[in-house]
Amino acid sequence: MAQNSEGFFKQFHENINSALDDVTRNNFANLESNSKRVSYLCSLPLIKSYDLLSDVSKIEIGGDFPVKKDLDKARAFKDEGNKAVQKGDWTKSLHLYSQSLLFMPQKESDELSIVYANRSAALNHLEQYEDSLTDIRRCLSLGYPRHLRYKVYERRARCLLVLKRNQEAIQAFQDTISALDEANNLNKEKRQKMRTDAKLMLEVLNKGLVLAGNPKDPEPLKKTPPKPKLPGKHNSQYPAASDAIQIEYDNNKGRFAIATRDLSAGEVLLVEKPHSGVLLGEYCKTHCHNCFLKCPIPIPCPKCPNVIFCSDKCLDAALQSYHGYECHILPLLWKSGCSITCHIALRMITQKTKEYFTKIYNDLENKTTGLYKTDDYKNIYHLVSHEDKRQKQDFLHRTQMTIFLLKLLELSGYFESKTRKNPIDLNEIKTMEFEDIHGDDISLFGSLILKNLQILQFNAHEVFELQCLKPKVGQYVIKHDGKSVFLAGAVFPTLALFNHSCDPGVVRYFCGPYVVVRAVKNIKKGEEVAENYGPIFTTVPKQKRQADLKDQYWFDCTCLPCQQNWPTYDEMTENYMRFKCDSDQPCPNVVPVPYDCKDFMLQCGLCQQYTNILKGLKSLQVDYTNTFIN
Ligand SMILES: C[S@@+](CC[C@H](N)C(=O)[O-])C[C@H]1O[C@@H](n2cnc3c(N)ncnc32)[C@H](O)[C@@H]1O
Repeated sequence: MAQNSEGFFKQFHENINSALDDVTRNNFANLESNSKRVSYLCSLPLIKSYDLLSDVSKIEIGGDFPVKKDLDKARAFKDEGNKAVQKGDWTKSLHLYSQSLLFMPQKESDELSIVYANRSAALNHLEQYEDSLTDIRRCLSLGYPRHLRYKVYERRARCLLVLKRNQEAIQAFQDTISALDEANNLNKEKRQKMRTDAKLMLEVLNKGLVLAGNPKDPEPLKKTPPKPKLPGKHNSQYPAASDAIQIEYDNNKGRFAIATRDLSAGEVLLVEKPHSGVLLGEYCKTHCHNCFLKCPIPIPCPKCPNVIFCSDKCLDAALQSYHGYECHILPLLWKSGCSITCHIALRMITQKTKEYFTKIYNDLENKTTGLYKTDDYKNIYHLVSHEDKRQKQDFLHRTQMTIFLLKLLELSGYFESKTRKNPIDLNEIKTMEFEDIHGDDISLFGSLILKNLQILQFNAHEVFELQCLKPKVGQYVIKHDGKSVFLAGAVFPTLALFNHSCDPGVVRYFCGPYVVVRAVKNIKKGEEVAENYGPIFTTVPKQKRQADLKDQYWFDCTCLPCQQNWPTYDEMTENYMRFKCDSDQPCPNVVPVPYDCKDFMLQCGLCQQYTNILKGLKSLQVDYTNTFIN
């Protein structure tokens, strides 16, 4: 989750680093709390007078990330959409109308309503009736012109007919007939014909006659996966996890998960929503900003032209929390080149109010003893941050990031608890100095952001989308082609309690924003349930795994493959088989057995107990009765 070297944050960082003298560095190194680190750096004249504007001005704000809505662009997309309609290309028109909606200023409600109406027609032709109805509802709520309303009422009626919602269709045909009275753009004959058609439909519907044809069942454009469910009982303290999991603590390894009963491969062990999650900038025009699902029928943010949502529910959730503040600072944040981790550190703040943090701040050091809830910031605050092991240079770098994020927070209106109405004017940026009235906020929110940055280093997960092309049928083979695409970064508070193993017991995947964790092998009661932080023993040699884990997560891995130096797939010879030692006392050994071995009871070289290899061989035998699938 690296920082982008092209942004202006790098310049800020380099300039400050080269200007700091040894005395200031030493003073900084002696500071013992996050709030003191932030306050000290902010108080330096060097920071206060830092010419941020000149760094920002070097970067073209706009381009991929424009700062405001653009009526000309919106109209151009709408016109292109209309041309696509004339050519009968409804898929293209859907896309172009969606682009038009993204750029259309909210105050142009008439034009906005017309584009929604046009998109509802495209959706109707593409047999997306529910979505067409939703766009009709939006266009009417925006004040679609009265003389045109007969069109959308009639479209609504037809959609409802296909969906077999006849009572609602009756109402919609009645509305069509009333609206035709105001359709002064239609000539008399056309108006009369539409009225007659609608009346005919009403007669049929009132007689309760079933219209020919079945409800259509087209391929939906919007594929919303069902919310994943955790089967069985939930853990009474960690409700995102199954009761088959318990969290233990050890001085060397910190907290980690164990099995409270024998687990079978495939069992779902955890389903969790992120405490905070952030979509990468490059997916903000194709995926929902709130739940990360792909959006073929997007709902744009009413204020900025940069983000879209899959539903009103996601739009409202985002606007009522983080996006209200982030909306106008996003172009600056993206262009700064900050990593996704910086954005999550900021999101952890913007998603809750200033009052929330002010209230809980003094109690943060006390751990929550009750239910471990995903949305409780206190649980995040107590995740591993290895503050005691950090070098002063590390603190210095992260404190500089913090100051930049604080500046964004100030610009967003967060400290006044007021979301800003307008895009940021470059002249507002000036220097890194904060307004006097924000003095207390700087130390409080600065310490939280600095803490968040440290926590995220060890606890954030990448969120992937599995992109699968349709399977291809070849000669006697069905070829599946898929790839995982890195879409977002997120922190899952319960998953973050699982330690690493190079031979993990679980695998994780994502359904929208939810992470799902499943066992990938049978795990005995009392054994650790470990996940994997990246390097797996089958492909990465021990030395590299150990070095990477030490470098990134600051621990020495002592998992079995590391202890016993298990071979990677490439290093495995084909001269002997391997059997897990079957001793009564748990033994970590893997017994090597040559293929031509005639014995079936073999003595383990580690615990000296005997293992019956016939059991293992039997479980590998193929049962040919099940080979043929109907
Ligand atoms: C995501 S946290 C895991 C939960 C953590 N143990 C806790 O107490 O909250 C990652 C940190 O856990 C520790 N850790 C993870 N796997 C480990 C392992 N196999 N052995 C020792 N420490 C481990 C390291 O300190 C690492 O930075």
